[in-house]
Amino acid sequence: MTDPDVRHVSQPGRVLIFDTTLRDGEQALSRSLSAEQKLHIALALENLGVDVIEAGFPISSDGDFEAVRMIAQRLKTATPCGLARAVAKDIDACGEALRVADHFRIHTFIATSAIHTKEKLRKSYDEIEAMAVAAVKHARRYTDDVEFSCEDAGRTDPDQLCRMVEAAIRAGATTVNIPDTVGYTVPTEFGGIISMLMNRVPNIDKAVLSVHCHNDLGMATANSLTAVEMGARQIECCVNGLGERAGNCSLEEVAAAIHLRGARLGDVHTGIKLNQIARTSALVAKMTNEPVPNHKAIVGGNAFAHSSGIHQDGVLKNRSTYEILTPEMLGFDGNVMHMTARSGRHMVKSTLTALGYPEGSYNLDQLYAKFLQLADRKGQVHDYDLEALLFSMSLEQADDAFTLERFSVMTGSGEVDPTATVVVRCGSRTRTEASTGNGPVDAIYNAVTRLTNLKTKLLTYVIEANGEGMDALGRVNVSVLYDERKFYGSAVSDDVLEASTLAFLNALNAVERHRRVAAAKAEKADKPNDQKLQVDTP
Ligand SMILES: CC(=O)SCCNC(=O)CCNC(=O)[C@H](O)C(C)(C)COP(=O)(O)OP(=O)(O)OC[C@H]1O[C@@H](n2cnc3c(N)ncnc32)[C@H](O)[C@@H]1OP(=O)(O)O
Ligand SMILES: CC(C)C(=O)C(=O)O
Repeated sequence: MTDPDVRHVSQPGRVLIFDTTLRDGEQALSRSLSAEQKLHIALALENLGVDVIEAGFPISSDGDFEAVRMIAQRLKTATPCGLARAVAKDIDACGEALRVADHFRIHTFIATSAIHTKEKLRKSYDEIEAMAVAAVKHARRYTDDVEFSCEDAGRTDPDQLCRMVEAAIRAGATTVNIPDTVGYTVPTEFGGIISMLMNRVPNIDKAVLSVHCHNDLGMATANSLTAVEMGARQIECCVNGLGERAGNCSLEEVAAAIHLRGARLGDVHTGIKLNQIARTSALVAKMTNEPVPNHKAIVGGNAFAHSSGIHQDGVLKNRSTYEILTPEMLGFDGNVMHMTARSGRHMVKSTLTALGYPEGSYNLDQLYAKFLQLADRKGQVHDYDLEALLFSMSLEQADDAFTLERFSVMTGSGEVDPTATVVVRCGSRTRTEASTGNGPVDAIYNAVTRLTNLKTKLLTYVIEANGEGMDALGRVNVSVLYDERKFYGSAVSDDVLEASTLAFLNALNAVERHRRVAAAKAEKADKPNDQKLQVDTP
């Protein structure tokens, strides 16, 4: 094992990433993870380049003990770690679970703030200090890699904090962690605590100084980075910012910030492989059943999306105008451009160029006027909608290709095969089809596919509640693949099966419009003398 003195001194710019998704992140979930799920995530974290993986709290249950043991057994490059109160039996459980690894860390902690010591632990400060020292010494019997945390350090009296940190290091702690447990501090204040410890604790050079910030005031990342500027060399964080209450400092945010602004933060770097961030974030979101908020920095669906005309124009001319990092660097496919009524001519023109319609082959001003009308009506315009406009199509007409008249579904548990009957108006005719499926939605979609005769591949089906309780509306968004292109549909209804049917029909109407455009295109190819594509004048 690397001597902590050497680790601290010989790599002054290296910030260790201590991931606590499986401990602090997991303890905040509404349902805990299985040992297998934890192992899956731990292996992804190791692949991401995390230095220390806090795998769980072994004393808390047999299941968590087993999860920590399994993870300790499988990790090769990352250091496995377990959490323990400053109590011998917790530390013994940690040692027992982790001893299968060649090298492991025991993380023990006790609260040091007045509110926690008096009201929660109900002990004097001297008693707390004695427990901390005993715990660190006990943990050192199992491993020479011991971390000690002063819980609620952010609200701890500075003199007492210095005293505790000095005592823990003297007792053998090789990492001392300063948590802002309730996300109370602001960056200058938290940075001040770190610089005070660096200046006042005489043996501080014998340990790695770590931080663990919560996001109650939305400052976890800012506080952690300020701490690094002041000399902290380990950040504790969680993927997607999971963690108690408003979460912990988010791993992807600090990793990206240090990658981009490491020079500004004191020439620092981490060992995180940035291009693994997208897949790790998606895996954690799936396993924890905690979807990533759309506007979440770095990994949110909108983090690399541009919707307004001025931004889109800038990005089309040079991405760096509005992108400080590229989504590709983080392992995402690329940026996203949403076409809305806030988009401008440059966006419309560029979409058409990508679709194979060179500038000059259509009247941009006329098309743009039509585009705005459509965008005001629909909210979002897709590339296939734009193509339909170009071919002078009336979108109302195209939207009406298939209209739901009614449907019924028979479903149940056990031997019952879900069966749906769907009636759809197609122009002047009404068609009826029945089909079975793996579930009621599958049965409906099979029937709809038969009666529209459009064979698509369902790519995504997302259902969510709009509102609360029994009055909630079901919103369904689907995307389908047809002719190697993606088409989108969405619908809202107080009946989730109706919303599902309408969303699918909405996507199929877009497919049908695309088919008509393709036919118009073919006709156009037969008449090469027509130079410009016509757009209906408004
Ligand atoms: C800031 C953080 O995130 S800390 C980590 C929080 N994570 C968790 O709590 C998840 C795992 N926890 C558990 O499984 C359980 O709470 C256990 C096994 C640790 C303890 O369970 P129980 O013995 O039933 O106690 P319970 O959780 O109700 O109360 C906590 C006890 O630990 C004491 N305690 C809390 N922190 C510490 C500490 N760092 N060192 C020593 N004792 C502590 C409390 O004062 C309380 O003691 P008391 O029973 O004498 O009043
Ligand atoms: C145990 C410590 C590090 C903790 O989770 C906190 O203080 O938030």
